[in-house]
Amino acid sequence: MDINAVNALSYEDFLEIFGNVVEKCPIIPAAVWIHRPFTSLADIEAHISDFINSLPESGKEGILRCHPDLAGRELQSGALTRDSQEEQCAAGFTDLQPAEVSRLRSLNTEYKERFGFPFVICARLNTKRDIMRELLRCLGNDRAAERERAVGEVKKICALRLRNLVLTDSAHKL
Ligand SMILES: NC(=O)N[C@H]1NC(=O)NC1=O
Repeated sequence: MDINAVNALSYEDFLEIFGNVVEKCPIIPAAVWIHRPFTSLADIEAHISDFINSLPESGKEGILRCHPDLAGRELQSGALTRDSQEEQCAAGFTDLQPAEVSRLRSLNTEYKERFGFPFVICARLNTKRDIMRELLRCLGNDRAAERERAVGEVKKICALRLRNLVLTDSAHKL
């Protein structure tokens, strides 16, 4: 799909295709629709980033809360979105030892109790070992720093999902 094909999509098709570029937040692609015609993939990313930046802290934290836990119960029960399932699989979370699952779950719980939102990191850009290390390090952050770090990760996840949707059929498009 090239940028002209993206711009030619109906609103409904655009939302159907791009609705989960930010996990379970279709309001975000719905909001950036107004900025068509997009000039490039980077242009779509920039509009999404601007929209997220314009939200109050409660909105940013709301986006974080839409993300499933890494190695959480939804992974075990097969209830993740397809994007999330593939990302968690790529980071090695479908292959954990029982002791690793319980360690990660207890750290996730501690993190959520401390910050009020789940730990979010771009799983495709990290190994499970990196993620465990980062989770431990982030537990020492304050809430504002953590919110900003995690929002940065949401944008990385979004950029990779967009690329995956738009560039899959040709490395030369866009
Ligand atoms: N909690 C969390 O980071 N979840 C995610 N990260 C990612 O790359 N995909 C997710 O679902």
